Order: sequence, then structure tokens, then C-alpha cells
Amino acid sequence: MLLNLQSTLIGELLTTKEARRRQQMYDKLASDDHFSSALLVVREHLPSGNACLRINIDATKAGNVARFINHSCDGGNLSTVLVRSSGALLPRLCFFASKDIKEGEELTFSYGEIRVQPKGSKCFCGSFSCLGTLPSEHT
Ligand SMILES: C[S@@+](CC[C@H](N)C(=O)[O-])C[C@H]1O[C@@H](n2cnc3c(N)ncnc32)[C@H](O)[C@@H]1O
Repeated sequence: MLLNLQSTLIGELLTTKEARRRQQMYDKLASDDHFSSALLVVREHLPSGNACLRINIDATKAGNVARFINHSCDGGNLSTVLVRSSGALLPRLCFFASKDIKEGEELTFSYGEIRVQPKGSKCFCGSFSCLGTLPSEHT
């Protein structure tokens, strides 16, 4: 069976100041193996490369099923797209299947390319292109 998947990430919308505060707190808690955060910083870029929009979505405490999607270094089987609906102040971060997904297959996407903490949290994506650590950026 092939899935036709479309989902939106729901979570708290944070100011950048609050996102930075929480990220520091989550990094400390991450030393405990049982803690997992779901704070995503989405940046939209102009063709010049400059960021023109930043959205901080924290689904750690309140969110929907999309908060359980793990990272894969090979890009996974989902793509993220910012979708704008007329009348909405902010775009929504939506996930679309980027390839055929078999029943029971784990849903994954790439959390990003940058790793500012080379000895950061270990990545267990298991893909051939796994870099060994999860993506990390200065928030
Ligand atoms: C959005 S949550 C994903 C769901 C999470 N695994 C859970 O069970 O709640 C993001 C967190 O999951 C963990 N995670 C996601 N992808 C991972 C991977 N490839 N390897 C190791 N941990 C991962 C990290 O702790 C990360 O901060």
C-alpha cells in the first residue's frame, strides 16, 4: 500500500528570544537520554540568500502527530513546504511525501544541513549518508 501523505506541524509559535531561551534549556535537558525536544526554526530565503522570514515552532509540549517525525541525513521520505492560505498571517509548515512510502515505513525528513555542534546529539537515522550527529544551528 502506498500512502498519500500531507500533514502540518502544529506547535507553539515563539518569539526568537523565547526560542533561544528554550533551546538552551532543551540542550541541557538533552544530556538526559529520555528527553526529546521538538523546536523547529523555519527560515524562508530570498533568491539573494538572505533570510526574509523566520518562524519558531515549538511542538515539545503541545503539538500534533507531526512532532514525532524524526530526522534522516539522506533527506528522508518527506519534503517540507511553507504553504500560504489567503487571510492567514503566517504560512504553515507542511509535509508532503517526496517518494512512495510503504505501509509501516518510518516517516522522516532532513532537519537541516548545518552542524554547529559536531559533537552534538547522536544521529540514529541509519542511512548510508548518516553524518553521526543531528543537525544543529545557532538559534
Ligand atoms: C521532533 S522530535 C521527533 C520525535 C522524537 N523521536 C520523540 O520520540 O518524541 C525531535 C527529537 O527526536 C530525536 N531525534 C529525531 N531524529 C533523530 C535521529 N535521526 N537520531 C536520533 N534522535 C533523533 C531528537 O531527540 C530530536 O530532538
